[in-house]
Amino acid sequence: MTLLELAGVSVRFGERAVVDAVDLEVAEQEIVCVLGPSGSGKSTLLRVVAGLQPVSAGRVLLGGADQARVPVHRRGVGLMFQDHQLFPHRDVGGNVAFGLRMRGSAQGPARAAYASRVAELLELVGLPGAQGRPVASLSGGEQQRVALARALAPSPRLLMLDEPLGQLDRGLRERLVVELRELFSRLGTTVLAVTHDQGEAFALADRVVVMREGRIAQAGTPLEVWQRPASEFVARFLGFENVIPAVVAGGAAVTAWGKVQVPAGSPEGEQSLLIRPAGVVPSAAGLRCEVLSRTFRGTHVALRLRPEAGPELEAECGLAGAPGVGERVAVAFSPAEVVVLPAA
Ligand SMILES: Nc1ncnc2c1ncn2[C@@H]1O[C@H](COP(=O)(O)OP(=O)(O)OP(=O)(O)O)[C@@H](O)[C@H]1O
Repeated sequence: MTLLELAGVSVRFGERAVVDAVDLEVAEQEIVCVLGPSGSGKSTLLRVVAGLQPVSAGRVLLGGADQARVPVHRRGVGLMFQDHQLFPHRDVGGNVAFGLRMRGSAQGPARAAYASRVAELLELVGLPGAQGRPVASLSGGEQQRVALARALAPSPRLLMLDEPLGQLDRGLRERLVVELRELFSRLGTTVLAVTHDQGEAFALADRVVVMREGRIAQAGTPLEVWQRPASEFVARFLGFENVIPAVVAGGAAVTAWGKVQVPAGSPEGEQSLLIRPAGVVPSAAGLRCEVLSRTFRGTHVALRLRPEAGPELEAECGLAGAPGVGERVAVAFSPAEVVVLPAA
């Protein structure tokens, strides 16, 4: 069942369309992460769904109902922003209870019911018993958890996160992302999140949406987008650098790096070619290169190569036996790691 539908949504500031005719559906209990460079319109899209930003064109539907005349507090969406905006003068419990009161019902549950719900929410986000702690005494990760508890408090039908882990250090982010995913799937929460961090998006999402200049450049499961970027833009955004113009015919591409086998069924003619670093493999009879740099990456060694022809190449190899800077190697390309992209 579709929970959220954006149909032809545009937002213009003056002449400029910051969100440009976006169509997007989010199913019940789905986690969708919107990714894209700074200024691509991600936050604006979120603000549109929340009702904080009027649209210039198009419609926003929640549970099938047009939201045009529905104010922010009646949309039933929860919001958690980058700078988690906790109230510094309230304790943890007070911050979470604020989320409950935001539900907007004056005859809401009695204080006792609030207290037990606050306790339950803090338990849920891994801060049991923290009600009385001053906000100022919390670490960044703990503050993030309180902000999450506050956003979850009114049981929103859609939870929206804007750079939810933006300010935390990497180790903590990686841990929290796993916890969040687990929590959302346990609660059955539908999530629309925005991040510029692809690692975070890929770890959290059922589906990622890559934006470019207000439009959707690609939408798909993390695996689909990773394996088959739809364009050079998406490939480069994901951090792939081995992209080169190519002419494809009869199962092979002619490039400045030489002839490269492409996967069966690839489109022919003038295209761009992506070769993932894992597909650049040693081969005595291959393209001769000089090793320009060698970077230890934990699970592998990343190499930067200067080939005898064509632009520099990124390669990956195992920790043992990685060539050193200045050494000469010869490489070939494995077709499984080659993707034919539309010409730039
Ligand atoms: N109220 C506004 N008036 C004019 N321009 C705006 C307004 N709000 C946003 N913009 C512009 O719209 C563009 C998209 O902004 P948005 O915040 O949606 O991008 P983003 O993808 O979330 O970027 P970031 O990752 O940096 O947060 C930016 O160029 C921004 O300057």
